[in-house]
Amino acid sequence: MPDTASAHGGTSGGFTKTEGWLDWYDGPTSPTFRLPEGAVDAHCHVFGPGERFPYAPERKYTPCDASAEQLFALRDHLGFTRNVIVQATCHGADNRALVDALQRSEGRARGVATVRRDVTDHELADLHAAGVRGVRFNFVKRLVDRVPIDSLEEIVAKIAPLGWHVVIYFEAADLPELYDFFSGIPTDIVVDHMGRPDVTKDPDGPEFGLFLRFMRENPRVWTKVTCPERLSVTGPRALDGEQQAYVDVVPFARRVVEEFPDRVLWGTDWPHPNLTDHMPDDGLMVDYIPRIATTPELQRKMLVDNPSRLYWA
Ligand SMILES: O=C(O)c1cc(C(=O)O)oc(=O)c1
Repeated sequence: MPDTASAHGGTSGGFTKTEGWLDWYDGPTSPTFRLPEGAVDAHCHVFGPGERFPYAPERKYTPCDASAEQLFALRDHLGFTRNVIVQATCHGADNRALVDALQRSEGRARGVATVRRDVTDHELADLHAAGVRGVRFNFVKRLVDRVPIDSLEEIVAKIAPLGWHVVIYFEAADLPELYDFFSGIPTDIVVDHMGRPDVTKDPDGPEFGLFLRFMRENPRVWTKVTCPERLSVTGPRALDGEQQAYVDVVPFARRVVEEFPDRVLWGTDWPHPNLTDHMPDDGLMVDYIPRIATTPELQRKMLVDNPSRLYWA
């Protein structure tokens, strides 16, 4: 177990958690759903610990520490074999915590980094050696200041020769404005959390329809069917043994899994940054999987084959 400075709930290194911060769920249940052999948690993060890996000055929130050891303990408890660790915005473009986690994983984790336009080929080569296979572009206004498109294009030109992909995080309402830029990216693209649909709207309506069209028109676009705990309005929450959690998100995710079975990924989103109303039991999050990927074949593609192709090929 980690030392006390980085134990659950604390923020070490002299940092103070954002007011109202919810810590990740301690002692998750064992999932009822048995993950297939080789399953990948393809969206999760590490935070700090702040005393070793200080949070970035430009961050919009200060989380509780969530170390690599704690992530790997969760991986083993839930029955995953591997992780894809995504650089969280609280670390800005300082990828040291991510790289440290990748190096401790013994080849069982890959990473998605954040880089700036002035990143050098040498730095990119080091990140690649550590296990990074993509960069993340974030368009969610509460998380980052907007980076100009020409900077992002410069970054794409630098990472494309490495065979990396671009992870994009945006809100559904912003897709019309970003559609052409995204469609012009020449690498694979992975969309976080299905482009954050407003799940009070109709999954057959124009807003989600635009996202589905984006995937249909761009065969190199993949998506994570993740974060029902963020998208859900009605719940019920993945707590207290609830096996029917987040019913309002299920039709959206199922739709995507069934139309694009070879381009979907799933992850826990541990340690669930910025949730304000509840913190889910990660064991019950795993029990959500068979409700959106309803056959063993769909489950194997989403959890094993697809992430293996994108991150371990
Ligand atoms: O990098 C992050 O800070 C971050 C935040 C959120 C969110 O607050 O929605 O979600 C993520 O997947 C990652």
